[in-house]
Amino acid sequence: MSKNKSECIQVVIRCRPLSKKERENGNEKVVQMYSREDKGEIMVGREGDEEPPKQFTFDKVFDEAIGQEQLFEESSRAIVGNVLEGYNGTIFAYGQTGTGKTHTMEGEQKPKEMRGVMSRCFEAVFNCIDAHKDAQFLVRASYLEIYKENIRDLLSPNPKNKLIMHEKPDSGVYVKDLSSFICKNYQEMQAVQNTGRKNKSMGETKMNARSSRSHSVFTLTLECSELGPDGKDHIRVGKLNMVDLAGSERQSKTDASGQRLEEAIKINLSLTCLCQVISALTDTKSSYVPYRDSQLTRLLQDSLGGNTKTVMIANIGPADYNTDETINTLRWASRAKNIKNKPRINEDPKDAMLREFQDEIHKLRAQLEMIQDGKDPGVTMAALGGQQIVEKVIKKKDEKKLKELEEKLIIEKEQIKKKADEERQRIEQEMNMADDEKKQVLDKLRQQEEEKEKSKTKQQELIKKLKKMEEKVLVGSEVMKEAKKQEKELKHTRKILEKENKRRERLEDKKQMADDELLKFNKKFGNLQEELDYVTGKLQKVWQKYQGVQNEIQEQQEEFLRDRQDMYDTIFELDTQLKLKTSIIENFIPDDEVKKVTDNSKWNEELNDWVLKPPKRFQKKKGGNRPVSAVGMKRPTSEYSRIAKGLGDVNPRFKFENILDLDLDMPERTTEDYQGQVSERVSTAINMILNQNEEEQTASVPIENLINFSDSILQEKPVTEKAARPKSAKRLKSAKKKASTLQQLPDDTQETETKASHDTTNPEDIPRAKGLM
Ligand SMILES: Nc1ncnc2c1ncn2[C@@H]1O[C@H](COP(=O)(O)OP(=O)(O)OP(=O)(O)O)[C@@H](O)[C@H]1O
Repeated sequence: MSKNKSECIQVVIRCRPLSKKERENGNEKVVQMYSREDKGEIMVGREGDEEPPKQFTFDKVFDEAIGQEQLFEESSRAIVGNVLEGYNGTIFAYGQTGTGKTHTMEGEQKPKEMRGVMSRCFEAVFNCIDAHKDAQFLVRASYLEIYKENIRDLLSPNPKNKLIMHEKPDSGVYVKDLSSFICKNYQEMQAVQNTGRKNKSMGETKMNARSSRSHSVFTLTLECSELGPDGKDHIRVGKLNMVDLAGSERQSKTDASGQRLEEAIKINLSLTCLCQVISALTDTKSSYVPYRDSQLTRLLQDSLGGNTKTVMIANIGPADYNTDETINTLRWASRAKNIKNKPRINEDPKDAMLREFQDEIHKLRAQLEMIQDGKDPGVTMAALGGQQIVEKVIKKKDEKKLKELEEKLIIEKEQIKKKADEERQRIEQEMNMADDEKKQVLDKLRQQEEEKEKSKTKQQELIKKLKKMEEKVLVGSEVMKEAKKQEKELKHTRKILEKENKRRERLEDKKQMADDELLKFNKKFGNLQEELDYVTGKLQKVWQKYQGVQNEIQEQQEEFLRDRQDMYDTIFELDTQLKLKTSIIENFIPDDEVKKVTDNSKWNEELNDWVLKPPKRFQKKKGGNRPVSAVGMKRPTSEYSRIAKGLGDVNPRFKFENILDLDLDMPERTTEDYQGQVSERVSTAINMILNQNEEEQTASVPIENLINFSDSILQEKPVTEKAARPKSAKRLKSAKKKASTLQQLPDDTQETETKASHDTTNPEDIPRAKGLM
């Protein structure tokens, strides 16, 4: 296959069974699936309905009967092989909330049959590694989530910290400081996934008791080093992204509020961006793809229209009350089928970690050999030019040899100790030696013994390090290779057999149909009238099809209107929040402070947020003038001590003192007490906010209550504060007066009054409520 041939992303559909709740509610199934030859068809709609059912065709469709294993085999197994070849691969689950995305991607650990795509990919990767005898592998794992447009590291001790996405021209998008763990086997990788899963943002909604509130991405990086036809080692790096997207949800169905609503807004916005990217990629007229509009699309940039082999698993529910959402998911999935990627093998990348590991292992082996030969590894390595000596030593992992070496070292260490003990005993028993001489000889002996032991310990440490590094680099075994080969052949034969059976069944069906048709034909065309009926019937069918298409167009328009309404709701929600914040800023934060913050703020693309420019460093205030000494004095001294000394007082406290005049670094004041009249606008804003709060608890509260409420707040303040702010009583009086005036006005006049005060455009007319709060 050509390396850069473009190919469409593969789209498969999975429909879950009716849930217990749906069955209890009496919901009906509206989804039918048919697998035909190499395609799968889906019909959505009920038989008795006026409108004909909607029909879609995909690469593969799976109904509720499909198990986790078969789904993996038929949708994702192939991509593991591709990743091993050095391609990047992405498997992502997309669909409405509660349709089984997490069930598909993660599943359950027990029983084994319930394991999801992710665990099965891990298993497949390590099995493939086992079957590759002549290659070396390094496997790493990382796990992140995008929660409310913030990237979080699910494997970090602080998973709530925000991470930043960057882009490199050669390797594309990457997340800075994302942790990654080297895994030696399936169990280790599964443990990494379990750790991340515990940190994922989950929550209960009306549609799903354990709903993912974030998009999560598990990345498995597989580096493989193999001897190429040129006789040199080549490294391939494949990355497999396993993505569990958060589900789209309609506010009207989930009844979400507060935190859940905020999450839902962000989820829907990022999924809308995903749909826009799909739209742009499949629209031949579109020249711009809005990847940068959301963190999700930025992260999936390579998987959608990039250099990755991608599988999209679209999850749907079968119940009638979700028909609109099901059709919507199928429409986007159907469009995604036309996205073209150009997968390519990542060969010999500069930043391959496996290369670093191999070099380090070679160096350690060389050092070990040199120590054994009695050479100083540092000197010899440098003299021979490092890498050259590394190339000379055994390249292959040889566990047996290392074990022998370890055992030999233990014995040698014991021998050194034994020999030294014997020698020590001999010297101590020596009669012809003076005590001092004995001591000297014993010290020398101890020194020699320590040096020898040190050298052996160093070798032991080297072996330990070497073993640790070699353990991380994986190599397959011959036995496994054979077993895998046989298993593969068996599977292949089974598949061919199944295909043959299916083909035979299809041929028999076709023959039966042709016979039936012939019979019908002979019957129908008995006379001309029957022929006319036949043609009319055909015409009616065409007419029905035409009407079906018309209905489809109408429904698409309705869907579009619904989506638009949803967007309006979202905009309204955001607008309301913005108005509240603007009102708070306008009424309670001084103009110059707002200006200062505005002037110093700038939009940070990486953080997707506003950040303040770093403040200019305060000019260090110069210290006060250094006090000078009086004429004839060595140092500055106080008047009193001068007189005391003059009178002959020898008290040490009248010695010269170190007097320094240091100004205290007092904080600058940024607030001021409000001196003027309270404006209508301020009192109206207070009343409005208090009114809003009260309205949430009771239907309506008389304005006197609000005034009493504000009275009580003021009375609760400490006396000292009251004394410091004599104007507050006056302000309150004015607010009371305003409120009572408003109360006397009819309802619509009040509204106009409030609006008028809001519409005031002359800033001079709006005294700020500085120091009010
Ligand atoms: N194919 C299936 N067979 C049996 N049960 C399923 C299947 N798919 C989903 N379920 C069940 O449906 C429920 C919702 O599934 P899941 O949490 O995976 O949905 P989701 O699409 O990830 O939802 P969200 O987007 O809210 O995270 C779970 O209880 C799950 O066990």
